[in-house]
Amino acid sequence: MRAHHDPEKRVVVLGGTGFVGRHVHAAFAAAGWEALTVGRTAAADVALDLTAAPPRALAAALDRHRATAVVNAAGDYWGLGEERMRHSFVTVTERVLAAADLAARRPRLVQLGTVLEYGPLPEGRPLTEDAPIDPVGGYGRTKYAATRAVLDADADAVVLRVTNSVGPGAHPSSLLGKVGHALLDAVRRGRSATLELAPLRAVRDYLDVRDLAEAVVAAAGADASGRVVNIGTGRAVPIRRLVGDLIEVSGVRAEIVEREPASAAQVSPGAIAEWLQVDPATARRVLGWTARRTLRDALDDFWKDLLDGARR
Ligand SMILES: O=c1ccn([C@@H]2O[C@H](COP(=O)(O)OP(=O)(O)O[C@H]3O[C@H](CO)[C@@H](O)[C@H](O)[C@H]3O)[C@@H](O)[C@H]2O)c(=O)[nH]1
Repeated sequence: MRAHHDPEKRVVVLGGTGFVGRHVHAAFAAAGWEALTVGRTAAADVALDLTAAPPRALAAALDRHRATAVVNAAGDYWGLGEERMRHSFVTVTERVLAAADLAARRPRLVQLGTVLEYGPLPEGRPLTEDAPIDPVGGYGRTKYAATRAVLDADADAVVLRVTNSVGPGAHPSSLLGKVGHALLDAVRRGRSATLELAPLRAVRDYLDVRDLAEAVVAAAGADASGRVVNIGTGRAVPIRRLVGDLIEVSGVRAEIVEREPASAAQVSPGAIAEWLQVDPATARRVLGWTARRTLRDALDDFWKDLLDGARR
Protein backbone atom coordinates (compact mmCIF):
# COMPACT_ATOMS: atom_id res chain seq x y z
CA MET A 1 0.00 0.00 0.00
CA ARG A 2 1.19 3.49 -0.76
CA ALA A 3 2.20 5.46 2.31
CA HIS A 4 -0.12 8.31 3.23
CA HIS A 5 1.73 11.62 3.15
CA ASP A 6 0.85 14.81 4.96
CA PRO A 7 -0.36 17.23 2.22
CA GLU A 8 1.65 19.98 3.91
CA LYS A 9 4.88 18.00 3.57
CA ARG A 10 5.61 18.17 -0.13
CA VAL A 11 9.01 19.41 -1.23
CA VAL A 12 10.89 19.96 -4.48
CA VAL A 13 14.68 19.70 -4.19
CA LEU A 14 16.48 21.68 -6.90
CA GLY A 15 19.88 20.14 -7.56
CA GLY A 16 18.46 16.99 -5.98
CA THR A 17 20.89 14.71 -7.80
CA GLY A 18 24.02 16.58 -6.69
CA PHE A 19 26.18 15.66 -3.70
CA VAL A 20 24.24 17.67 -1.12
CA GLY A 21 20.85 17.52 -2.88
CA ARG A 22 20.84 13.72 -2.95
CA HIS A 23 21.16 13.60 0.83
CA VAL A 24 18.62 16.39 1.27
CA HIS A 25 16.12 14.40 -0.78
CA ALA A 26 16.77 11.27 1.34
CA ALA A 27 16.41 13.20 4.60
CA PHE A 28 13.03 14.64 3.56
CA ALA A 29 11.80 11.18 2.56
CA ALA A 30 12.99 9.76 5.89
CA ALA A 31 11.08 12.53 7.70
CA GLY A 32 7.83 11.60 5.95
CA TRP A 33 7.86 14.24 3.20
CA GLU A 34 6.87 13.54 -0.38
CA ALA A 35 10.07 14.70 -2.09
CA LEU A 36 10.78 15.30 -5.76
CA THR A 37 14.16 16.03 -7.35
CA VAL A 38 14.77 18.54 -10.12
CA GLY A 39 18.09 18.39 -11.94
CA ARG A 40 19.72 18.45 -15.33
CA THR A 41 20.34 14.74 -15.63
CA ALA A 42 18.02 11.83 -16.32
CA ALA A 43 18.58 10.72 -12.71
CA ALA A 44 16.27 13.56 -11.56
CA ASP A 45 12.50 13.04 -11.15
CA VAL A 46 12.04 16.15 -13.28
CA ALA A 47 14.82 16.87 -15.79
CA LEU A 48 15.13 20.65 -16.07
CA ASP A 49 18.16 22.84 -16.70
CA LEU A 50 17.49 25.69 -14.30
CA THR A 51 20.05 27.94 -15.99
CA ALA A 52 18.02 27.76 -19.21
CA ALA A 53 14.38 26.94 -18.35
CA PRO A 54 11.97 29.86 -17.92
CA PRO A 55 10.41 30.34 -14.44
CA ARG A 56 7.04 29.08 -15.69
CA ALA A 57 8.56 25.64 -16.40
CA LEU A 58 9.67 25.35 -12.78
CA ALA A 59 6.37 26.84 -11.57
CA ALA A 60 4.55 24.09 -13.48
CA ALA A 61 6.69 21.43 -11.75
CA LEU A 62 5.95 23.03 -8.35
CA ASP A 63 2.21 23.01 -9.13
CA ARG A 64 2.18 19.43 -10.39
CA HIS A 65 3.85 18.32 -7.16
CA ARG A 66 1.65 20.67 -5.06
CA ALA A 67 4.89 21.76 -3.37
CA THR A 68 4.69 23.45 0.02
CA ALA A 69 8.49 23.85 0.15
CA VAL A 70 11.35 24.17 -2.30
CA VAL A 71 15.05 23.74 -1.56
CA ASN A 72 17.63 25.43 -3.75
CA ALA A 73 20.68 23.15 -3.69
CA ALA A 74 21.42 23.74 -7.38
CA GLY A 75 24.52 25.21 -8.99
CA ASP A 76 27.74 24.08 -10.62
CA TYR A 77 30.86 25.86 -9.48
CA TRP A 78 33.93 23.63 -9.42
CA GLY A 79 36.49 25.04 -11.84
CA LEU A 80 34.13 27.79 -13.10
CA GLY A 81 34.97 31.48 -13.36
CA GLU A 82 32.96 34.17 -11.59
CA GLU A 83 30.60 34.96 -14.50
CA ARG A 84 29.60 31.32 -14.89
CA MET A 85 29.10 31.02 -11.12
CA ARG A 86 26.95 34.16 -11.17
CA HIS A 87 24.75 32.42 -13.72
CA SER A 88 24.71 29.18 -11.68
CA PHE A 89 23.75 30.91 -8.47
CA VAL A 90 22.22 34.35 -9.01
CA THR A 91 20.28 33.83 -12.24
CA VAL A 92 18.96 30.49 -11.04
CA THR A 93 17.94 31.91 -7.65
CA GLU A 94 16.10 34.79 -9.37
CA ARG A 95 14.26 32.26 -11.51
CA VAL A 96 13.38 30.16 -8.47
CA LEU A 97 11.93 33.24 -6.76
CA ALA A 98 9.97 34.11 -9.90
CA ALA A 99 8.70 30.52 -10.17
CA ALA A 100 7.59 30.55 -6.51
CA ASP A 101 5.61 33.74 -7.27
CA LEU A 102 3.96 32.13 -10.28
CA ALA A 103 3.03 28.90 -8.47
CA ALA A 104 -0.59 28.39 -7.47
CA ARG A 105 0.60 28.15 -3.89
CA ARG A 106 3.83 29.93 -3.02
CA PRO A 107 6.17 27.36 -1.46
CA ARG A 108 8.51 28.15 1.41
CA LEU A 109 12.11 28.42 0.18
CA VAL A 110 15.20 26.99 1.85
CA GLN A 111 18.21 28.45 0.08
CA LEU A 112 21.66 26.92 0.53
CA GLY A 113 24.28 29.61 1.00
CA THR A 114 27.84 29.33 2.25
CA VAL A 115 29.94 30.47 5.18
CA LEU A 116 32.29 31.89 2.52
CA GLU A 117 29.83 34.79 2.14
CA TYR A 118 31.44 36.21 5.28
CA GLY A 119 34.93 37.64 5.35
CA PRO A 120 37.70 35.73 7.14
CA LEU A 121 37.58 36.11 10.94
CA PRO A 122 40.52 36.12 13.33
CA GLU A 123 41.48 32.68 14.60
CA GLY A 124 39.49 31.66 17.67
CA ARG A 125 36.37 33.70 16.83
CA PRO A 126 33.41 31.46 15.97
CA LEU A 127 31.34 32.55 13.00
CA THR A 128 28.06 34.15 14.09
CA GLU A 129 25.38 35.49 11.75
CA ASP A 130 26.38 39.10 12.51
CA ALA A 131 29.94 38.58 11.23
CA PRO A 132 30.93 41.08 8.51
CA ILE A 133 29.95 40.18 4.96
CA ASP A 134 33.17 40.42 2.98
CA PRO A 135 33.46 37.54 0.54
CA VAL A 136 37.00 37.21 -0.74
CA GLY A 137 36.52 35.04 -3.84
CA GLY A 138 34.08 34.81 -6.73
CA TYR A 139 32.34 31.83 -5.14
CA GLY A 140 31.52 33.70 -1.93
CA ARG A 141 30.59 36.86 -3.87
CA THR A 142 28.12 35.14 -6.17
CA LYS A 143 26.62 33.03 -3.37
CA TYR A 144 26.16 36.23 -1.38
CA ALA A 145 24.42 37.91 -4.33
CA ALA A 146 22.02 34.94 -4.44
CA THR A 147 21.38 35.25 -0.69
CA ARG A 148 20.66 38.96 -1.15
CA ALA A 149 18.15 38.18 -3.89
CA VAL A 150 16.31 35.85 -1.50
CA LEU A 151 16.35 38.24 1.46
CA ASP A 152 15.29 41.21 -0.69
CA ALA A 153 12.39 39.26 -2.20
CA ASP A 154 10.51 39.39 1.08
CA ALA A 155 9.46 35.76 0.56
CA ASP A 156 8.80 33.02 3.12
CA ALA A 157 12.41 31.93 2.98
CA VAL A 158 15.42 31.05 5.05
CA VAL A 159 19.05 30.98 3.92
CA LEU A 160 21.40 28.43 5.45
CA ARG A 161 25.06 29.45 5.37
CA VAL A 162 26.71 26.10 5.32
CA THR A 163 30.25 25.02 6.15
CA ASN A 164 32.20 22.19 4.45
CA SER A 165 30.55 18.81 4.36
CA VAL A 166 31.68 15.27 3.61
CA GLY A 167 30.00 11.89 3.24
CA PRO A 168 28.89 9.46 0.51
CA GLY A 169 29.22 11.03 -2.94
CA ALA A 170 31.57 13.91 -1.97
CA HIS A 171 32.47 15.81 -5.15
CA PRO A 172 35.71 14.59 -6.73
CA SER A 173 36.98 18.19 -7.00
CA SER A 174 36.65 18.86 -3.26
CA LEU A 175 39.67 18.16 -1.07
CA LEU A 176 38.35 14.95 0.51
CA GLY A 177 36.68 13.90 -2.75
CA LYS A 178 39.99 14.21 -4.54
CA VAL A 179 41.81 12.22 -1.87
CA GLY A 180 39.12 9.51 -1.80
CA HIS A 181 39.19 9.06 -5.58
CA ALA A 182 43.01 8.92 -5.62
CA LEU A 183 42.96 6.25 -2.90
CA LEU A 184 40.35 4.27 -4.83
CA ASP A 185 42.50 4.48 -7.93
CA ALA A 186 45.42 3.06 -5.92
CA VAL A 187 43.22 0.15 -4.76
CA ARG A 188 42.25 -0.60 -8.38
CA ARG A 189 45.86 -0.61 -9.51
CA GLY A 190 47.10 -2.51 -6.46
CA ARG A 191 49.59 0.26 -5.70
CA SER A 192 50.28 2.86 -3.03
CA ALA A 193 48.96 6.39 -3.62
CA THR A 194 50.77 9.68 -4.12
CA LEU A 195 48.49 12.59 -3.18
CA GLU A 196 49.49 15.92 -4.65
CA LEU A 197 47.71 18.61 -2.65
CA ALA A 198 47.89 22.30 -1.95
CA PRO A 199 49.50 22.88 1.49
CA LEU A 200 47.12 21.54 4.15
CA ARG A 201 47.19 24.59 6.40
CA ALA A 202 43.49 25.15 6.96
CA VAL A 203 41.52 24.35 10.11
CA ARG A 204 37.84 24.09 9.24
CA ASP A 205 34.42 23.13 10.56
CA TYR A 206 33.37 19.93 8.73
CA LEU A 207 29.88 18.46 8.79
CA ASP A 208 28.62 15.01 7.90
CA VAL A 209 26.51 15.79 4.81
CA ARG A 210 23.62 13.82 6.36
CA ASP A 211 23.59 16.20 9.34
CA LEU A 212 23.47 19.07 6.86
CA ALA A 213 20.53 17.40 5.11
CA GLU A 214 18.68 17.20 8.42
CA ALA A 215 19.31 20.92 8.99
CA VAL A 216 17.58 21.60 5.66
CA VAL A 217 14.55 19.51 6.70
CA ALA A 218 14.44 21.38 10.04
CA ALA A 219 14.62 24.71 8.15
CA ALA A 220 11.72 23.72 5.90
CA GLY A 221 9.58 23.08 8.96
CA ALA A 222 10.72 26.03 11.09
CA ASP A 223 8.89 29.34 11.59
CA ALA A 224 11.91 31.54 10.90
CA SER A 225 11.71 33.62 7.75
CA GLY A 226 13.71 36.36 6.03
CA ARG A 227 16.91 35.50 7.83
CA VAL A 228 20.13 33.54 7.60
CA VAL A 229 21.26 30.70 9.87
CA ASN A 230 24.81 29.36 9.97
CA ILE A 231 25.14 25.59 9.75
CA GLY A 232 28.18 23.83 11.22
CA THR A 233 29.26 21.63 14.10
CA GLY A 234 30.96 24.26 16.25
CA ARG A 235 34.27 22.39 16.06
CA ALA A 236 37.30 23.26 13.96
CA VAL A 237 39.43 20.37 12.68
CA PRO A 238 42.84 20.59 10.97
CA ILE A 239 42.21 19.40 7.42
CA ARG A 240 45.56 17.58 7.50
CA ARG A 241 44.06 15.36 10.20
CA LEU A 242 40.93 14.71 8.09
CA VAL A 243 43.08 13.68 5.13
CA GLY A 244 45.12 11.40 7.45
CA ASP A 245 41.93 9.85 8.85
CA LEU A 246 40.60 9.14 5.36
CA ILE A 247 43.87 7.46 4.39
CA GLU A 248 43.67 5.38 7.57
CA VAL A 249 40.04 4.41 6.91
CA SER A 250 40.99 3.27 3.39
CA GLY A 251 43.95 1.19 4.56
CA VAL A 252 45.85 2.35 1.45
CA ARG A 253 49.54 3.25 1.75
CA ALA A 254 49.80 6.89 0.73
CA GLU A 255 52.34 9.65 0.50
CA ILE A 256 51.21 13.31 0.64
CA VAL A 257 53.09 15.84 -1.48
CA GLU A 258 52.15 19.42 -0.63
CA ARG A 259 52.72 22.05 -3.29
CA GLU A 260 51.28 25.52 -4.01
CA PRO A 261 48.64 25.27 -6.82
CA ALA A 262 50.08 26.02 -10.26
CA SER A 263 47.03 27.92 -11.55
CA ALA A 264 44.09 29.88 -10.14
CA ALA A 265 41.67 27.25 -11.50
CA GLN A 266 43.17 24.72 -9.07
CA VAL A 267 42.59 26.87 -6.00
CA SER A 268 39.69 25.74 -3.76
CA PRO A 269 36.77 28.15 -3.37
CA GLY A 270 37.47 28.24 0.36
CA ALA A 271 41.26 28.62 0.20
CA ILE A 272 40.94 32.11 1.69
CA ALA A 273 39.67 31.05 5.10
CA GLU A 274 42.40 29.29 7.03
CA TRP A 275 40.62 28.98 10.36
CA LEU A 276 36.87 28.66 10.39
CA GLN A 277 34.47 27.44 13.04
CA VAL A 278 30.74 28.04 12.99
CA ASP A 279 28.85 29.16 16.08
CA PRO A 280 25.99 26.65 16.04
CA ALA A 281 23.85 28.45 18.66
CA THR A 282 21.39 30.09 16.22
CA ALA A 283 20.76 26.82 14.40
CA ARG A 284 20.02 25.14 17.72
CA ARG A 285 17.68 27.90 18.85
CA VAL A 286 15.91 28.73 15.59
CA LEU A 287 15.83 25.32 13.89
CA GLY A 288 16.15 22.99 16.87
CA TRP A 289 19.02 21.36 14.98
CA THR A 290 22.49 20.24 16.05
CA ALA A 291 25.02 18.09 14.20
CA ARG A 292 25.06 14.62 15.76
CA ARG A 293 27.25 12.38 13.61
CA THR A 294 31.00 11.90 13.93
CA LEU A 295 33.40 12.78 11.13
CA ARG A 296 34.84 9.31 11.42
CA ASP A 297 31.44 7.90 10.36
CA ALA A 298 31.23 10.40 7.50
CA LEU A 299 34.67 9.35 6.23
CA ASP A 300 33.92 5.63 6.74
CA ASP A 301 30.68 5.86 4.79
CA PHE A 302 32.27 7.99 2.07
CA TRP A 303 34.96 5.35 1.58
CA LYS A 304 32.49 2.41 1.67
CA ASP A 305 30.34 4.14 -0.94
CA LEU A 306 33.38 4.66 -3.19
CA LEU A 307 34.29 0.96 -2.91
CA ASP A 308 30.68 -0.09 -3.56
CA GLY A 309 30.54 2.20 -6.60
CA ALA A 310 33.73 0.63 -7.95
CA ARG A 311 32.23 -2.87 -7.60
CA ARG A 312 28.96 -1.96 -9.31
O1 LIG B 1 44.73 20.46 -2.07
C1 LIG B 1 44.04 21.10 -1.25
C2 LIG B 1 42.68 21.35 -1.45
C3 LIG B 1 42.00 22.07 -0.49
N1 LIG B 1 42.63 22.53 0.62
C4 LIG B 1 41.86 23.28 1.65
O2 LIG B 1 40.90 22.38 2.15
C5 LIG B 1 39.73 23.07 2.52
C6 LIG B 1 38.54 22.42 1.81
O3 LIG B 1 38.66 22.65 0.41
P1 LIG B 1 37.57 22.15 -0.64
O4 LIG B 1 37.15 20.77 -0.32
O5 LIG B 1 38.14 22.39 -1.99
O6 LIG B 1 36.29 23.04 -0.36
P2 LIG B 1 36.11 24.60 -0.05
O7 LIG B 1 36.94 25.40 -0.97
O8 LIG B 1 36.33 24.85 1.39
O9 LIG B 1 34.57 24.81 -0.45
C7 LIG B 1 33.62 23.95 0.17
O10 LIG B 1 33.20 24.48 1.38
C8 LIG B 1 32.42 25.65 1.31
C9 LIG B 1 32.04 26.08 2.71
O11 LIG B 1 33.09 26.07 3.58
C10 LIG B 1 31.18 25.36 0.52
O12 LIG B 1 30.42 26.53 0.44
C11 LIG B 1 31.56 24.87 -0.86
O13 LIG B 1 30.38 24.51 -1.54
C12 LIG B 1 32.45 23.68 -0.75
O14 LIG B 1 32.90 23.29 -2.02
C13 LIG B 1 39.95 24.54 2.15
O15 LIG B 1 40.39 25.23 3.30
C14 LIG B 1 41.08 24.48 1.14
O16 LIG B 1 41.89 25.62 1.15
C15 LIG B 1 43.97 22.28 0.82
O17 LIG B 1 44.53 22.68 1.84
N2 LIG B 1 44.64 21.55 -0.11
